[in-house]
Amino acid sequence: MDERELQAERLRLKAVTAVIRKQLDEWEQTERKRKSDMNELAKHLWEEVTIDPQASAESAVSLSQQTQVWAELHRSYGHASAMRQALEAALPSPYFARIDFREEGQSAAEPVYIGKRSIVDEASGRYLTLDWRAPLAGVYYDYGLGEARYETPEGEVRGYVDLKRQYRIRNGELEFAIDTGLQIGDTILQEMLSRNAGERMRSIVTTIQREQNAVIRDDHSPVLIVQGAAGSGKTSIALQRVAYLLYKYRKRIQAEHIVLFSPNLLFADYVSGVLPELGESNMRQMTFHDYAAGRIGKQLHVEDRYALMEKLLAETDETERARREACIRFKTSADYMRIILRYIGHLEREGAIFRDVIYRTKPIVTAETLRDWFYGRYAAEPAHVRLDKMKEKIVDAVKVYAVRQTKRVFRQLQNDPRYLGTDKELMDWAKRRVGERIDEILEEVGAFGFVDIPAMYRQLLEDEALFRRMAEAAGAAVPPDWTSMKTYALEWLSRSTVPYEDATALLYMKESLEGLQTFNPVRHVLVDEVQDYDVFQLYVLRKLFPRARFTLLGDLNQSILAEAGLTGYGPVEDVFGREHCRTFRLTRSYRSTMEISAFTTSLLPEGEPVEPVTRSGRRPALVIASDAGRMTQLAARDAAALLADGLQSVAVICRTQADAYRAHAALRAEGAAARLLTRDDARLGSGLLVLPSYLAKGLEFDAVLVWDASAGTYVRESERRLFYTVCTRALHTLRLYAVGEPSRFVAEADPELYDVES
Ligand SMILES: Nc1ncnc2c1ncn2[C@@H]1O[C@H](COP(=O)(O)OP(=O)(O)OP(=O)(O)O)[C@@H](O)[C@H]1O
Repeated sequence: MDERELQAERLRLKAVTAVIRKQLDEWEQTERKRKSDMNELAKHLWEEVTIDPQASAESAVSLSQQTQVWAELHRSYGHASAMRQALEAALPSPYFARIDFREEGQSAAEPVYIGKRSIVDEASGRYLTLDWRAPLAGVYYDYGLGEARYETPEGEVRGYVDLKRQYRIRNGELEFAIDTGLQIGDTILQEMLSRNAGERMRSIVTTIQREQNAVIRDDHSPVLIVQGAAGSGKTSIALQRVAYLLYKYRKRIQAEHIVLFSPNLLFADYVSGVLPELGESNMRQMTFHDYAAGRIGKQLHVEDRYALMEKLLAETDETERARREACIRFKTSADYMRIILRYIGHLEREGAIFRDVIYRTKPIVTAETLRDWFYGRYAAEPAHVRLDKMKEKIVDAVKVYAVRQTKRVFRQLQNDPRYLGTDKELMDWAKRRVGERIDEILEEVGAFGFVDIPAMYRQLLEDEALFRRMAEAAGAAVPPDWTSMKTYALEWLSRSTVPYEDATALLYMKESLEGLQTFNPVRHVLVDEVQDYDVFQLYVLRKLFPRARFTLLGDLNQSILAEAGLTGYGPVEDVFGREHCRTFRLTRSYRSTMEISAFTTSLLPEGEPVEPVTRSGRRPALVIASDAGRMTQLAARDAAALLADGLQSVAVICRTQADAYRAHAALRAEGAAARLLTRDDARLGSGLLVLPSYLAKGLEFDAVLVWDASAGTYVRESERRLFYTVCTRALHTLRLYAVGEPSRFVAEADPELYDVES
């Protein structure tokens, strides 16, 4: 670009900045004015109310009018404040790109400047910047120079891109501008990628790639499946997609109508900065485990995926592990899901188990009566309707009982010489005493405490003949070691604990018998790390969000617990209906340098394809230490050097949490200021972090130090994907530490792809 052109760009930036400043001033003034009007009016209202508390009808009318004025002022103040904030956010860098789009049939192209939000010059009505989510802005992401088109509500617009330019503007200064052809300029992308990993994820709107844009803007498909390599931007896409949906459907969809299922608290916090950065509110975030555990209830403790991972990784008894893995494989299968669905149907006809509704030791309504109601009086209705009607009847019975019991207690108090008081006092006392317990009972009844779902589940496990009948009716095969599997689950349940693999069955029995607690207002559900969900969990999600569209993002290469996750997307299509699903495959990976990518790709010879962007760094290093003490010293030394070098986050990733505790203690003893992360942590933070492998999923760090990548630690073939996932967390530096021989995963990798230090 020549100097004249550059100068013109600088002048334009100045002009745009001046308009923004002017608008900012005006909105600031409006905001201040509204605020002072509100204060004034509030004072006035207050005086009116306090001076004349017995307000006449007339002054009541005036009061109500003034309240309306106050509400209007408040709304206007909120608007002014939002505008002020948006302009303030735009001021340092109002736009990042420009396209000159010439509509078909027109001779001149119109320059369009694209930014995080639209800013309109009120005097001329022209767009100074156009929101990146606007239809025309999509051209910037989708096309190079030449023919282009985009969709508008009025139809397709065709034309030509005559110019495509990118800018870096910081603090209102144009640092550089470059014209790009086909791809979005590699220079700026490279620069984005070479930055340090933050404590929070950042938006990628300035460099969204064409294949990513297709996912972000697809609003035709009811179910989007995105298979994307590690670092291909799945999480980024999910968040930019939320921002896009909030923009496009702003009249109908607000942030509370969108739910993101994330793997854990740490991840939820990590992604929580992107939408505010884009000027939008955060969507709701949920984890499947929290939802299930909350619904299953406080009486039963539900094992989460992390506890399961820790248990499996730490298990040294191979037979015990194989037994557990077999349980998980079967219980998360489509066969088991079908058996449970059959059983739920069966319970509508026979076998339901109820609990007595008890006042202290006396039953108000017995389980037997409840059974009679369920299969007799209300048998014609679906189960959840029967239970609702039963609930009403129980509440009536409890209330009648409460009145009788209160009288009984009152008489006892009257006859007991230890209690002195008037009849009214004794009656109040009786009411209070009975009332407390009655309230508890009513609360339990309200939450269907009279339906014993765990007992019904246990019954299915205990009664093998019943189980086989259900399996046969469902067309499902019963594994030969079923007896051992059921014994295992029954042992857990007898300790009021639900194994991970049984939780979905229990959850769904509850949802379906008591009536699904559906999230009807939710319009979009995004599931990140979908490879970690099994078919039954996905089925439950579909049922819970009946009016939502789904975006499911995952990576089969990172299926770290293959027994309880997806190994292909067939089951997803089965659950959601193949005709509703559209699959995208993203193979380009943006996170790691080419050297790290080449190494990690070679760890999974049979894996899904990955193609790194061209960004160079040092080759990964395998550091061989003579013993554990030496390994700690080397890791501590390297971590300190990397941090001193300007890297912001250095993660020591261990195989298990137990290893992480030990590594953390050892590193601290070496003088390293390391911070330990566990699954209860809600903030990632920066500096030197120590965490277990499965917790690092979805996150990224400037440098990853793989703790104890030794032959004796990462042994099992089934942990190959886990090892891969750990290594793919690194942006710039990957170092693996082994005591003696390295793990077979490293030993089998191409030795050209890493350096060895000993
Ligand atoms: N178009 C892009 N421009 C700039 N940076 C990008 C782009 N796409 C992805 N990135 C960056 O690449 C990194 C990986 O992105 P992200 O975490 O979204 O990938 P992912 O597919 O969810 O990864 P994984 O499955 O390995 O957890 C992030 O730092 C993200 O900012």
